[in-house]
Amino acid sequence: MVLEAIRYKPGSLQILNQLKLPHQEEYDEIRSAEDGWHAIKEMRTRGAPAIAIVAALALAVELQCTTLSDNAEEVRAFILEKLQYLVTSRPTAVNLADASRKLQKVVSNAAKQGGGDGKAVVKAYCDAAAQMLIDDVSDNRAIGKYGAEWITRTAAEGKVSVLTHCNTGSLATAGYGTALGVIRSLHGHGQLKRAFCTETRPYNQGSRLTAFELVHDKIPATLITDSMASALLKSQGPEERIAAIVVGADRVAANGDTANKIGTYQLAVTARFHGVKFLVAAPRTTIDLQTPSGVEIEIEERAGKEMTFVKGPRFDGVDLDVSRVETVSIAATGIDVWNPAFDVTPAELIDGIITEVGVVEKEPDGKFDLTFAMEAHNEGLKPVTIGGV
Ligand SMILES: CSC[C@H]1O[C@H](OP(=O)(O)O)[C@H](O)[C@@H]1O
Repeated sequence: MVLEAIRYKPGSLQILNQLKLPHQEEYDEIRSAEDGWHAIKEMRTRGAPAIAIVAALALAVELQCTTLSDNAEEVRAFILEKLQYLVTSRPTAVNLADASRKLQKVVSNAAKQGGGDGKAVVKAYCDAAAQMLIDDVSDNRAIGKYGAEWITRTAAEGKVSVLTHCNTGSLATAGYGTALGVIRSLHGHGQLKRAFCTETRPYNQGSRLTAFELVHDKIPATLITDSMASALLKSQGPEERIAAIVVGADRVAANGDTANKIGTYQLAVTARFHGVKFLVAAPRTTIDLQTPSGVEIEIEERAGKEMTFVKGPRFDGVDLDVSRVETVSIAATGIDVWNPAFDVTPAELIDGIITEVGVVEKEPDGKFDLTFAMEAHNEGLKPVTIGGV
């Protein structure tokens, strides 16, 4: 059974409530942009591509289930207002803002060309939002292909082991995943020895979500705490060396600096120290040429209680009782907390950016040039291969 974070059909949107995973698989109904905003804010749904898709589809189901004006301009204004509201749910991942910009263009064109018919504007919006589900999965499969080819070509011969951080799989996208898509591709081609995933405190996307996906897909995998990563790289003998650390992204700035889940930066530092390749896997909807560098990326800070409390089913020493979910404190009451959801890895520590058109490597001047990849995407040119393969 394929893991589905998002279930959509015209008039109906359901999201897998990721706060209940891995022990309870419950879907929440999303009936409006407001429902979508809260689901994203509360991280019942998360992952840079997934939050863009859920936001777009939340508005689609609202439009499909609401009696709207027949006037195209009034419908366009309504959609624009809702998109601007949805973008406020989480600031760091650019995918949401990117989707909003693209959907606004679709709606404006439909309003101009649709002869003033409001229904034509709604149809154009909903068709474009639904297309995001399809495009994301095909992008992820291409990312998986290019990433796996790059790693096996640059690693020593034989099967490779890979370390990943946070969750970038089917639970963070429309399916297959980005960095986890690279792991799926390696595994599917018999090229993966073992996947290592970090716990990814404090939300535990690794222990709760990535481990869930790896077990579900029967991929050989080992969970480590975030603090074990350097010791793991140091402990690896040549025969079981980790060939690469592959992570996702929430925003790749024009110079290649990358915002991703907190803990990514220190993985890049230890990878460089231990001579392990460090790769970012992201669709081009995550690349933001309007943000010059990582300095300009807004980093979301989340509530301290998300670090000082943990939630889970009661364990009696033998079985889990998933009907009795408890929240327990794991920190001294009164302690101050710093809880940034992301950090920024400088481009100099990144060996390649895996996109759906190929792996972007650094130019001879040691810098990334992401414009070519984006131009291919924006001009609808035949997918090109950059660097890498
Ligand atoms: C393909 S998911 C990309 C990215 O999004 C995640 O953030 P969050 O779980 O807070 O939504 C994480 O940083 C992933 O690497």
